[in-house]
Amino acid sequence: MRKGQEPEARSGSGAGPGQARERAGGAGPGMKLGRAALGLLLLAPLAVRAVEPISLGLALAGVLTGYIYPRLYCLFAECCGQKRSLSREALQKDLDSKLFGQHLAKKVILNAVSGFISNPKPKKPLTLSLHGWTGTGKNFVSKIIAENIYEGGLNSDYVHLFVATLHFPHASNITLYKDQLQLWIRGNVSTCARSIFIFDEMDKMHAGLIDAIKPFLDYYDHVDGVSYQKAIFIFLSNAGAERITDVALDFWRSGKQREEIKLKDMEPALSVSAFNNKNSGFWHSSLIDRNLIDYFVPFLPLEYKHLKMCIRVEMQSRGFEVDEDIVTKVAEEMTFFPKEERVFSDKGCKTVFTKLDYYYDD
Ligand SMILES: Nc1ncnc2c1ncn2[C@@H]1O[C@H](COP(=O)(O)OP(=O)(O)OP(=O)(O)O)[C@@H](O)[C@H]1O
Repeated sequence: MRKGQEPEARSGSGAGPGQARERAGGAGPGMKLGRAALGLLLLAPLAVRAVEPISLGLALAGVLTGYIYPRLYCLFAECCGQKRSLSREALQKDLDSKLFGQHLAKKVILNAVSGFISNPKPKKPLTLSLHGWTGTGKNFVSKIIAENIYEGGLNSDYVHLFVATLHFPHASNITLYKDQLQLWIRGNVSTCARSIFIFDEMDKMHAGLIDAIKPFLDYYDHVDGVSYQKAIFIFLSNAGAERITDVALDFWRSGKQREEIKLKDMEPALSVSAFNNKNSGFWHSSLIDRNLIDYFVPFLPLEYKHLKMCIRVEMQSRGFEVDEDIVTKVAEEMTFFPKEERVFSDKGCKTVFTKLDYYYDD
């Protein structure tokens, strides 16, 4: 779903249960070489004398369109689950070169996504819950994941982004949103089993809406004839950010490297009790109680040196030489916390780009 669009089932994608089972997991019409067609192909040389040339030509043309055309088509256009370069190495390379200061997130995401994609028969859809301070890379990493699975990334027809405050703004419309969201997910997974759904601002999402997607995340082979086991659900939120920051700050204060922080150090920050407050959309949801989230991924608050890295990348992407004077000036304009120690950027890398505009406005 594109921003600004209310959730509604895309026409043609809301297949009925019977159709849906047939379509889920298929890469598009005509992708499988039917037995009859295969037989025709093998028998064609023998039959050449018996069958008149026009019929033989038509039969061969049928085989070509049913088998070769879809494959050729997917070489040039995007198909469900068909990116050519999908690999653990490519994902690792992207994460290493683009995502700064997030050693924990990198590791979990790399293992979770590449393991899931290479599993031909997952028992449930992959569910990732990304937590952390604003501007630390949660949306950015979702984009990297999407791009590694689909050529079109976030613009792919198989990747759907929902922003709680944008798409589900009115609490009074929850029943309607619920129906639309379920229809949307069902319709899209029917069309492409390897669909990706990203829910931003999960902590602002109405509890009823979170519960509406629950059946799709569970260990069911089929729900009303549709299998959701190859889909990917990514939830983004700021829930737990304070606790994650406290852990990072403790490490900093005791003079340890941030890379020494282990996942187990973050466990208390990402526990059920951490989300069990009224500021978090998860607190009344049974997603956690029912163990439907596979990975809780912590995003650490970013430091001054990470901001500089973000600024350099932005300069290069705008086609400028990196000017270290400007990099320092922009980084120093940002605000940091805690007040006395000024360790972490309070907006992460989020606003560095607009600050850069000031230096390149002509
Ligand atoms: N860790 C990072 N490494 C590299 N670039 C980053 C990182 N974090 C943020 N950025 C840059 O800042 C931009 C904004 O970050 P992003 O939207 O991913 O933040 P977020 O964590 O999703 O924030 P919010 O919680 O406010 O939604 C990204 O598009 C990216 O360019």
